[in-house]
Amino acid sequence: MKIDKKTALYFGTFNPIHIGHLAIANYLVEHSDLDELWMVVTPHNPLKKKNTLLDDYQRLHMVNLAVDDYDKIKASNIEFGLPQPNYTVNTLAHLSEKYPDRKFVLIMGEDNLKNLHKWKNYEVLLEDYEIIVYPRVSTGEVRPEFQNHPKITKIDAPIMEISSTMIRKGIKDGKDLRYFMHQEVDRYIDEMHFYK
Ligand SMILES: Nc1ncnc2c1ncn2[C@@H]1O[C@H](COP(=O)(O)OP(=O)(O)OP(=O)(O)O)[C@@H](O)[C@H]1O
Ligand SMILES: O=C(O)c1ccc[n+]([C@@H]2O[C@H](COP(=O)([O-])O)[C@@H](O)[C@H]2O)c1
Repeated sequence: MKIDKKTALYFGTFNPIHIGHLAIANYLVEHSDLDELWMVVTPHNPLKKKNTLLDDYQRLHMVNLAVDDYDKIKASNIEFGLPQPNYTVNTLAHLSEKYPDRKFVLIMGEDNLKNLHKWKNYEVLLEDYEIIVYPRVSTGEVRPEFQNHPKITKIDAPIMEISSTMIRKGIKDGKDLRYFMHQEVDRYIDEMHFYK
């Protein structure tokens, strides 16, 4: 079978999705040979506690609101039906089986690359998949084994230091942070009284 659709997977908790995520996704699809980019909403990151998390479907809905009018970027709920916590290596195996006509590549910020040695079967993941890494301000070092790795490509992309944590805290403190999110996402959060 001909594999013709290069599809980047941008995994995240997206609690909520913000313009930092969107700018990276936008930059990548416009500055590479990617056919599509999927924003994969993760129910439960194995390295994070689940207690402060908004419902999976609400996070997915907000990603959908944000990318609705941009053809090349899509929201994915593929991890909703998989065992939790969600190990990326398992999700990738599932996706490759389900979509044999696509070539999947992984996108991650440099902060995640610094922790990649803690991920389940990361060696297997690196054998089978390419990772595109974009710069992010963070503490710690990239391990020597991941520097100049043939499967890891670093790309230049603008750095916007915004986090979902900062948005959740700001909303709780009664701040108006409308320009940090897609307009529809900001409206929905307001309407639903999320993060108050
Ligand atoms: N401002 C940003 N610029 C680029 N990448 C980002 C930005 N914020 C988050 N990311 C990346 O997007 C992916 C999903 O991030 P996540 O949903 O955890 O957002 P977050 O803002 O870091 O959330 P939180 O503050 O709740 O930990 C991760 O790979 C993360 O490194
Ligand atoms: O597979 C793992 O062991 C693993 C360990 C830590 C994080 N991840 C994934 O990395 C993605 C980014 O998570 P987050 O919370 O930073 O948005 C999310 O999909 C997690 O499930 C995956």
